[in-house]
Amino acid sequence: MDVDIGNALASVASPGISRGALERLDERVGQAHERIETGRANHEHGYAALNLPERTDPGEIRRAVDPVGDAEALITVGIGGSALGAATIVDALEGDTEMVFLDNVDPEWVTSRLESLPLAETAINVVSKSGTTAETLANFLVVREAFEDAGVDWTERTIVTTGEAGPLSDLAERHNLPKLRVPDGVPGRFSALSPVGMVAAAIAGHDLEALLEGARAESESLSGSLFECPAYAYGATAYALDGRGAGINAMIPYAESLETYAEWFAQLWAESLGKDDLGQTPVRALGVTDQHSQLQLYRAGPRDKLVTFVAPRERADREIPATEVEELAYLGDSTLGELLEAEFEATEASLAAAGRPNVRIELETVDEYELGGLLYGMEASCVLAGELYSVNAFNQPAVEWAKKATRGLLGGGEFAEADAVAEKTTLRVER
Ligand SMILES: O=P(O)(O)OC[C@H]1O[C@](O)(CO)[C@@H](O)[C@@H]1O
Repeated sequence: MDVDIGNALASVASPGISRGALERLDERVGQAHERIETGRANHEHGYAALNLPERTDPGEIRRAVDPVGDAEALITVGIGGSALGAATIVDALEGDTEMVFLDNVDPEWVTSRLESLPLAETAINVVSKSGTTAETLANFLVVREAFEDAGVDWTERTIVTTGEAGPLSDLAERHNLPKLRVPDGVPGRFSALSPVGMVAAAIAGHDLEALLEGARAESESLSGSLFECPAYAYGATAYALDGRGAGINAMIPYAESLETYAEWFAQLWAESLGKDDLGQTPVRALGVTDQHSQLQLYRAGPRDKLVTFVAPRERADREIPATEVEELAYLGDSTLGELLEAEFEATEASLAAAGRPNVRIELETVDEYELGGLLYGMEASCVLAGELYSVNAFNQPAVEWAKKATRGLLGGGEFAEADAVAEKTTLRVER
């Protein structure tokens, strides 16, 4: 990926960062890079994620999915990083396998998705690093029952991706299911380039080697200076803009195929950096669509946002037919791609003209190689930002309170958190 931070400079935007401040920050980037490289060399928790291009074995993944390689559809049962990486990859790339991601426990939605599938031709990929995530286990039990009710042997169509031990690992052992490991030291939101994110891609027939090659190329660009490393340029700029008031980061890919990527980025950025009252709030958006829903706020609202554009330089295109409508005649001589590109550049310039900071991330196109580089590059950006914030980017302790409360509410044990739910302060306003 290439990064252009010009529109985040103080000469363009407020908040913005001066070239001098960037150069001073670059010293900290160099120190952070050394810490990151040490963590990678020692396969330390979290930093190990940046070694996935070398650790992930595409052959192992293809062997595991071989029994269901002809599936017409795949249900991935997982949540958070155990679903979003895989969803990002398969949504970004053209494939003819119907993909369903059960990453919520909305009963009507789960039922409608299951009823829409030919279960006898459907594979199941149940993914959980811990193996104990309530939503994933609940949905798996529902999916298994649906297969049994349909007379389909779920054990012949299920792949398990989980940590070394736990209920899912036991299930795989008990039923002799293909089992892939969530690599040690890799938090879920950093696991897209591991079996966690690549089983669905394998079943869809995508080029796993190209994904990893693109990630590898990005890893080779990691250096001790933000001026030589696109990933660090992005992570350092986002961090610096947050420190100057841009506490919100709107991620706006100008490609429908990257809409899920923005959702993946939101978890990566929020769950990694949202600690100790710090962190930049990610907003998921989509270009051109959200020019007609959010741009007003980004251009004329509070000066508390960085806008991040992601744009491929090349894309398939389609002519716009000529029209007899005079005021629209100019459209008839162009293509949808030219319209999209013009709108992207116009929106980018519109924000700059209003002094609103924005950064452009460019891909050559949206294919496996470029996608692997984008995923890896944003992970490396996030690791660097975590070093600059001086937070632990690799844990998520704040999510445990609600998990305990939920378990208590469902009779899964005695938890003070569940008691606190009952003590909610209320001021109801009713019709
Ligand atoms: O893969 P697991 O262990 O099911 O966790 C799923 C998701 O839940 C979290 O642990 C947060 O609750 C995320 O960090 C993770 O991606």
